[in-house]
Amino acid sequence: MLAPLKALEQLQARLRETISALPLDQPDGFASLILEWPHALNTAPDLAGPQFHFAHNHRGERRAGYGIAGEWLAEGPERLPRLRAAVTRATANWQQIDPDETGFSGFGLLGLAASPHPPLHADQDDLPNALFWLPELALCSRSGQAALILTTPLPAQADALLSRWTARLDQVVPLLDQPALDPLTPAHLERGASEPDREIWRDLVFAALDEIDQERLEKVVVCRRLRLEGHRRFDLARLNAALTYLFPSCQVIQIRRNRSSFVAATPERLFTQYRDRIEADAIAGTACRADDAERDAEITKGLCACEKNLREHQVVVDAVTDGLRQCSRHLEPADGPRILQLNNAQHLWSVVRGQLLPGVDVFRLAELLHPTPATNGQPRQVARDWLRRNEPLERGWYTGVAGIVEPDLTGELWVLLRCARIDDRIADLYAGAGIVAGSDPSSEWQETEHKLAAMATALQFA
Ligand SMILES: C=C(O[C@@H]1C=C(C(=O)O)C=C[C@H]1O)C(=O)O
Repeated sequence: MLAPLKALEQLQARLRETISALPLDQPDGFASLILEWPHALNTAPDLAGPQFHFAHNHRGERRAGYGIAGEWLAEGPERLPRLRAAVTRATANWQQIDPDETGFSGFGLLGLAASPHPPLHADQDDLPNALFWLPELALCSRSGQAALILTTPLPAQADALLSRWTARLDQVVPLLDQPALDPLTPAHLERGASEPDREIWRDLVFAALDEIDQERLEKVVVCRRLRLEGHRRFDLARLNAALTYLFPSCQVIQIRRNRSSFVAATPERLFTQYRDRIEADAIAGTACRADDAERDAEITKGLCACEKNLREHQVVVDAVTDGLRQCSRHLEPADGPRILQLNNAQHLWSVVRGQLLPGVDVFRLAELLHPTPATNGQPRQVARDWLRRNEPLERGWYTGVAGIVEPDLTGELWVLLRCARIDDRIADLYAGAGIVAGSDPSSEWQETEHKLAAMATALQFA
């Protein structure tokens, strides 16, 4: 392993050698310079300013982005087509220069709040409603290989760019080979208010059941927010490390534009698109875990045989299949349900796979699939309208989606669950539960407690 100083000198020398290969005088578009990093990255530093991290322990994948080379925002019901038009135009000329032949390329982040409608009381610090973000410096690590990727809008002036990027490398490289952080001794967190409280939750579930009884809705997902307060400022690098350790099969996500950070450890992909192959998750139907293996196996068996949970699950499988049918030339029958076991909960899980029609990109897929009835309801628009009128909180990015987009605008999006918005010592955690005929308010409340436990446990170590 190279000592950090040597690595920094080598990278800066490589930058000076290769920057002239960038087509800096082109009148528009972007150029990315990809520099090899000699081994896998086991952390992504927490730097001041806008940044995002994605880490998936089981896959051995990590991506991070710092600073802004380009960004596009949208809101309202047309947010996805608008964003697609702007991003397609702006990235039509996106040159990737990979002198070390790493095979990596520059990437962007696409993220969406749950609802296309901006909140009535928008907070300065909130993430925008819909965002496509090209970072100035990106880190990418996969299958034991890694790269640093520098991106600039075109045209650019070579000398100014060289000094800017040299300073960027100065800032990040010395932090890259830090050993993985040990978690802190678990701290006690103060439990604040839940919104809605238990009584209003009960009324909300009964109101949803009434709609279901009247056959206006088949399913609707209601949610709550719980505030936790720490005695020290939450350390985001430690939180990421704790989440990656506790939830190795989940995608750990952190996104910060302003002061507060949005953090999630989500088990659920909206989809993975690779060339013309598509895979989407349907995850719905939840039970708790037990320490005792025999008891745990009984709970699993109960979940697999529970008529209410299977129905709740099938609504999601059907909606995902219908969404994909509109953009696929071939779909396989849903594979599942099987059981997805996490530390704090287990779920019914099916995967829908297919082959896409030509020209389908992440924007189109997000439009067709989001929100699935796993987080919203069925029928989609009726559930959305009902939640808008009845849910007593703003979801923000909870139950939105976020993921990594490649230069050809294919990629992977994750549903933003098991998440919190964190500012200093305050963390607002979110969780919801699917209501179908036969749901019971207190078991659904209990289900949200299990879901909240994912982030609450990790926060104790941060
Ligand atoms: C809504 C959430 O989770 C979703 C709802 C589930 C359910 O109702 O069984 C299960 C997994 C997720 O699709 C959440 O975690 O907040």
